[in-house]
Amino acid sequence: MYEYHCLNPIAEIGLEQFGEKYAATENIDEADAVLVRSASMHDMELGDSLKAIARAGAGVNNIPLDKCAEKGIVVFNTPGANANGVKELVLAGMLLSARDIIGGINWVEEHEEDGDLAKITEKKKKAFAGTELEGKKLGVIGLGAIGVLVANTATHLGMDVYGYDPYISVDTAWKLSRNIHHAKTVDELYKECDYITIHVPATPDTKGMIDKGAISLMKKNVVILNFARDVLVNSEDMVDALVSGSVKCYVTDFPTPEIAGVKGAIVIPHLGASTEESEDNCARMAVAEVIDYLENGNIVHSVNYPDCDMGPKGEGTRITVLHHNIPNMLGQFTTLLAEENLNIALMSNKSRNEYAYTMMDVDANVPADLIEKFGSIEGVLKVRIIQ
Ligand SMILES: NC(=O)C1=CN([C@@H]2O[C@H](COP(=O)(O)OP(=O)(O)OC[C@H]3O[C@@H](n4cnc5c(N)ncnc54)[C@H](O)[C@@H]3O)[C@@H](O)[C@H]2O)C=CC1
Ligand SMILES: O=C(O)C(=O)COP(=O)(O)O
Repeated sequence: MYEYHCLNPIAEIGLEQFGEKYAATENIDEADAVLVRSASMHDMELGDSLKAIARAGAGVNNIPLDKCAEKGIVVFNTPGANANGVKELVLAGMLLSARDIIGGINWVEEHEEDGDLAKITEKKKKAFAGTELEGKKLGVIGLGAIGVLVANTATHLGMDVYGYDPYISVDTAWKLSRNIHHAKTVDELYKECDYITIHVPATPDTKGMIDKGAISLMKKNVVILNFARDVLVNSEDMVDALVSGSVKCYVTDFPTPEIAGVKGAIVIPHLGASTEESEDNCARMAVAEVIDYLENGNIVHSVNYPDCDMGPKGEGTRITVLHHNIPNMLGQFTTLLAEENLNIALMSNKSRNEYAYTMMDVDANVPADLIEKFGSIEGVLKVRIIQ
């Protein structure tokens, strides 16, 4: 029996995939797996029974990835599963910034009792007039699952789209419309575009990337959209830019006390992935990843360990070892199995930066003390025997 704990509500359609071998627990210390959305795990104690954390979503800046790797806890996310939900809200954000739809709706609400509403509307409406998206230049920073959808869709609205992503994956590059201009530097995109939207992860490299220096290169009256993370934008510099009018509008999915209520800021309460479809997609993918890891030892879509997939576990025993990526680990593993007279039927070893993962199928039952013997090898972080 495996136990899982949900730190945020996870869509039922995903949880239903856990069959009879699984039970939900309220006690995170007992859990084999944790499912999470945006709850911060940085200050949490992580119990010894915890083997996997699945982020039902994309961003993993709420999870201490290195601490987890060091404790032999594999962290997964669900790439692309909520990308369409975010793309649609980005489009809404662009439209809200182009026309004063919010101001107009608020005005109607304030005058709902006025018997002359229809008549005064026609006098007042010029106060809420705007511009169109067609023909405007859009810059997309980060062409991953979300960025590529935003960029391609914007071309269908008649926008002239510039994309910047020095680390673009081959898969994503194949999906990108040929109509998108390749910005070779981010400065080029800053100088050209009327709308700029950011779709990069929050990392030490991207933190504060939109600051007064970046804004000074942009066109006056630029619209900036941030559906990625608050920390990517220096809020003090953004408030100054909105007050001075150098940025016309800042649309963000991340409310903070600094930005909420500032004129020109459209602040949404982190709704990018909050659609039925995205929540279902993320939950299904996250639970499938956890099941495959717990039952077969396969790692697919990890963000702190290498992916490694030997397919479903067969009749024999599968031994899995999370370890440091250092010399002579495989030599020690195979020697240990040879000493136990165990024959390796199938084996895979993958590494990612400082960490590595080895899976070995042996066609026999293994002695009870094998876990301790593997565990005593220096550099080994977690061993599992899946019978
Ligand atoms: N508002 C919301 O509800 C949601 C927000 N997000 C945020 O959006 C981010 C992006 O999500 P996805 O597109 O699904 O992730 P992704 O991993 O598919 O794409 C990220 C892209 O950013 C690129 N990149 C990394 N550093 C860069 C840099 N310095 N300059 C330019 N490009 C860079 C990568 O090469 C990659 O192509 C997530 O990390 C998360 O923080 C994601 C989903 C929902
Ligand atoms: O997937 C992401 O990175 C998101 O920001 C979505 O967060 P949420 O699952 O809506 O709390």
